Amino acid sequence: MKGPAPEQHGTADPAGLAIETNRLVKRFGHRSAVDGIDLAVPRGAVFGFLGPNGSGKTTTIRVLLGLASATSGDIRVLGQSMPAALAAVLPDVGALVEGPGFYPSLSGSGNLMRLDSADRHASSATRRKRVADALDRVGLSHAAGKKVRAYSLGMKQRLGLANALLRPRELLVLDEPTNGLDPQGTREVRNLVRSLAAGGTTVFVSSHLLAEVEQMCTHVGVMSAGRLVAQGPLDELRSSGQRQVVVETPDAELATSVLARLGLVPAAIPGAAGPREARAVLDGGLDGPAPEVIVAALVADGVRVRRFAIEDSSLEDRFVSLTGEGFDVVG
Ligand SMILES: Nc1ncnc2c1ncn2[C@@H]1O[C@H](COP(=O)(O)OP(=O)(O)OP(=O)(O)O)[C@@H](O)[C@H]1O
Repeated sequence: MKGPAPEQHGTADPAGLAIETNRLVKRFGHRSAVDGIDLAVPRGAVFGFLGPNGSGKTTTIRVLLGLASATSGDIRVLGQSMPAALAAVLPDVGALVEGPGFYPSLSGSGNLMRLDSADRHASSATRRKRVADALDRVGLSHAAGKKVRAYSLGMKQRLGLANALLRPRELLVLDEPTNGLDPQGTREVRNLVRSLAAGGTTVFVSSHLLAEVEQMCTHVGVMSAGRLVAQGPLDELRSSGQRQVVVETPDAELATSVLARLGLVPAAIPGAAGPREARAVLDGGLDGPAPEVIVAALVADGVRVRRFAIEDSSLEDRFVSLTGEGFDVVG
């Protein structure tokens, strides 16, 4: 059975898409890990692929990169049909997925030299410089000669990023790149993503952290149980939420019934309403009753109003309503 169509924000120009899927499905046995998704990632975007653990992000990424085959559906990466054009497209795509297999007994630099030499498009004359530059970009120059065995998880994650950056790329695909990083490392990855995007690289980055996506991305796609439930520019998703009437009062129950009489639906947003707060959704914003009408009705019925506000629902509220799940807001 098909679910409701995902919310689509903004207009997508197929010619300007770095990644495009059409009804992409990946099944494991009878279970659909990816259930008919239509991704549209504009060129030049930093696209946050957001969803709770197990929602199908890694599986989608593996299929996009040809690491797993799709059950059905079409994929285009950098304008070319996949997996048919895999060999032509992959040199332009840098990827960080479940860390490449590093040799623990080789240094960070030694590992990158080895990985670079496996790339037949990479000139050996400039290899040493390429490796040094990539290590520098991820802040690992100081540990270039250290054996990977002695690297922390965060350092290995950065080495994976350095590997993705060995060549200039049109598209970077990063699966949870800040996993295992401390706050400083997380900030560095964020800055790196921003600087790569400023240089014209499209970045497709998965995360289960809403705050991370908010800080680093221009666009977002929200996964929930294998479905893409919303996608578009972050700003548009942010402004598409409903507005809410917030009344702080010792008479919350009475206030709620007055609001309901005015046609405002009591908001059931987890954790949002305290015992002294009545919240109701002001659907559509402009079509609802005017604020002065609401306040007058509350006061006329004897509600002691201590604070009255009309607030935009937060992006977090928005995602909770889309996925039915909470998100980790911080790491
Ligand atoms: N090789 C596999 N065989 C069977 N089921 C799988 C396989 N890989 C993934 N799945 C299942 O597919 C679903 C989606 O998993 P996936 O790893 O893509 O989610 P995710 O959003 O990336 O979550 P996480 O951040 O935890 O990796 C999960 O239920 C998972 O158990």
